[in-house]
Amino acid sequence: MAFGQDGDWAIEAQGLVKRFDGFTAVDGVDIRVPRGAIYGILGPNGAGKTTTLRMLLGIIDPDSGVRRVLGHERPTEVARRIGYLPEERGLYPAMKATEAIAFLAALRGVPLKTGRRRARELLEENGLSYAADRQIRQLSKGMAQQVQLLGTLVHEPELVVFDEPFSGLDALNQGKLEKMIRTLAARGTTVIFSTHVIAHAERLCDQVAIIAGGKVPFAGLVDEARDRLRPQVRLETRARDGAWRAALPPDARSEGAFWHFTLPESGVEPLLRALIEGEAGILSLSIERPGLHDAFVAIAGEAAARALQETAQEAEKAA
Ligand SMILES: Nc1ncnc2c1ncn2[C@@H]1O[C@H](COP(=O)(O)OP(=O)(O)OP(=O)(O)O)[C@@H](O)[C@H]1O
Repeated sequence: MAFGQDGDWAIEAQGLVKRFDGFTAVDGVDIRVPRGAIYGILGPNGAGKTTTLRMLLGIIDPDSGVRRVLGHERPTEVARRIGYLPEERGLYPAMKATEAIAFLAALRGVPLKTGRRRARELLEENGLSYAADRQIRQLSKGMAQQVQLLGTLVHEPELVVFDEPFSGLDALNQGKLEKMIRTLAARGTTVIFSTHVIAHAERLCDQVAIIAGGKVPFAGLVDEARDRLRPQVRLETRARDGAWRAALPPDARSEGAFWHFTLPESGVEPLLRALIEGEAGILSLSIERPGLHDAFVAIAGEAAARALQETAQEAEKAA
């Protein structure tokens, strides 16, 4: 399909490149985000996530490539229909939470009175009423971040862009945010967020773009990424040896009474038949579909997977 020919994309980007002083931070990124989807940009520190999001929002322009956001080639024209949580958090410390949200609404064209009313509603809906009249400086970091997050939703945007929304939140509030993202998508809002945590992308996203070193080696359905790897079999047998051993593929490795191997292309039924007929004495057998982590390793490589893990460890230490 040619660029810009389908109206059903909230975001379409092709060949985005961004260089800083000769260093290529984003190196030809293609992304298509369907309307109403939850879309994750998954990659380690320095992979190019923030730079990509900033280009999509029109905060910076790409050196080359094109993007179309909510049908517009100049994303700033549709800024009022977009909510954005930047990586750098921050609200005016002296402002009360309600005012801070109403202020963000005003920046998106919502009258202050309406913004204040919506701010109170949002705070109440999210169990934060008690923060309404407190100054931002009186709130914890995590709480202030939640207030800022509500500020990105107050003008009821069609598209929300969250840069690392989970970092800085404790487990409880991460869970609340996951729920909020699902609710937004269920109402038809498109959500795109960056993360270095595979579990968040795996649990939440319909589609992901895997990004490493400024390139996107995979963009598409989470299931499609996982289906790139074959299921793994874990087999426990009573018999130590016998005719059944011929049913195991060459990559099978043993560990005590267990065998681990990749499910052969022919599928599970011929395998089971051969094991039974060959008198393996099956004690247990499980077939596991690879997760997004294994898919990430296969797609982006061991080095990128290690970088992702290091990013997560650094973030944990900083929290
Ligand atoms: N304004 C800038 N000037 C120079 N280099 C930049 C600038 N912005 C980003 N970079 C560099 O581009 C690369 C990609 O950065 P980017 O912030 O997009 O990565 P990221 O995946 O969002 O990671 P992080 O979570 O660390 O921000 C990094 O090497 C970064 O140092």
